Amino acid sequence: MLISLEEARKIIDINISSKYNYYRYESIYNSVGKIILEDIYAIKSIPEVNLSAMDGFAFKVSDYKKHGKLKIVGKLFPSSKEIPELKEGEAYYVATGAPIPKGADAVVRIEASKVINNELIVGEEVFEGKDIKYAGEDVKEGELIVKKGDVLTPYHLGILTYQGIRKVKIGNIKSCVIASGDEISPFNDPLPELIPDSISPIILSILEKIGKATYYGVVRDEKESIKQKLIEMKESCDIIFFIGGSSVGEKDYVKKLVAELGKLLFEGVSVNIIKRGGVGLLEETPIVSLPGQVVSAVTVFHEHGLHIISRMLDSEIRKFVKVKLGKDMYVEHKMDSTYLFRIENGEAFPLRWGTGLYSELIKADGFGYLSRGKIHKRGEEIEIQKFL
Ligand SMILES: Nc1nc2c(c(=O)[nH]1)N[C@H]1C(S)=C(S)[C@@H](COP(=O)(O)O)O[C@H]1N2
Repeated sequence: MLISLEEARKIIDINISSKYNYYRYESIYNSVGKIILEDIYAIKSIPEVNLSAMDGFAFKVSDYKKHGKLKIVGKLFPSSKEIPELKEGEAYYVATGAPIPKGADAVVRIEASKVINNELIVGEEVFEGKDIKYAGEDVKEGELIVKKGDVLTPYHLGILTYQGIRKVKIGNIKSCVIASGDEISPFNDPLPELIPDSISPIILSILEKIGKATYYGVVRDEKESIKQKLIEMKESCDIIFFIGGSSVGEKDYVKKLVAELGKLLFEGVSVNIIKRGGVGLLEETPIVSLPGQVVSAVTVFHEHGLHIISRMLDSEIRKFVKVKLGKDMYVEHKMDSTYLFRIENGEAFPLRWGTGLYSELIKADGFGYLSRGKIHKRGEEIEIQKFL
């Protein structure tokens, strides 16, 4: 029996919780590509003090206007620890990245300066603040620099290293992926005899963002073989994604077996495309039945799979955005339906509809649901779950 999406979401909320600590602290240098499970705030400002942006001379503009030339009394480099106080009539040589003397409010570049008898003559219009990088101009102490749920990128490594933050909280879920089908070969088989399993690599690579994902290969559409795999997997996996055999055909065994070996929480929802995605428990291990069609598999994975994972992690890792529909749409199907969307300038444009369109999936930013039998006008606000 298919249930409503709202009911399915409630069932997941009730049955899945963060019983265990599915997280760990890991070096930032091993965490690129992982989802960060904590908000990280700047410990110090960048820059910490006012710095020169150029090789030149630091001085006070009003002072120069008064005297017409300034005495160069010292030199400052990025390694200079002592920050001197600028006195009237004085200027300092400053290298790029050197601290600015207290009281100085501008830097003139070397190529726009003249030095005669150790006195500075400024050869261009200089205003207060010119070529100074002010303390906190880039990052302010206490500012949020990584948001819970963000994926760590190579670019975060710079700011975190600067801050002295070397460990981050990441997911530690052992997830397992298996595909079933008499027509497919494991994707990592170098000489596949059959069609390569093209869905598992997508799911595995998303799951790597929240822990370690293991591929259990392909199992034939035989009840006993699938049963043995499920028994084996529930011992070593925190969550199982079973691809294929989700529908109502003769050889679609997975949900029947979940009901036999554990508890089938729901077999599907009354929304097209994702309707065959089901969820169950094998003892405490959640199992998500993903359809064997790529768009269906990826959308079910995001809808139910990431909902379960967010509950296990006690951190919301799904990304939802509200955007305006980019064109009028009418859902002619018998049930509400899932659409892939491309987001452009804040508007969501539907892509070609279908359960298995690889070419549309690569263009999509995410997916959303539209109600059947209703004209959805351009400009209507819709919620889109973005693909991870
Ligand atoms: N008779 C029937 N066939 C069906 C469906 C259905 O609802 N009824 N669902 C389709 C959908 S939406 C999907 S995604 C695939 C799932 O295929 P699978 O069994 O390989 O997972 O089955 C398709 N075949």
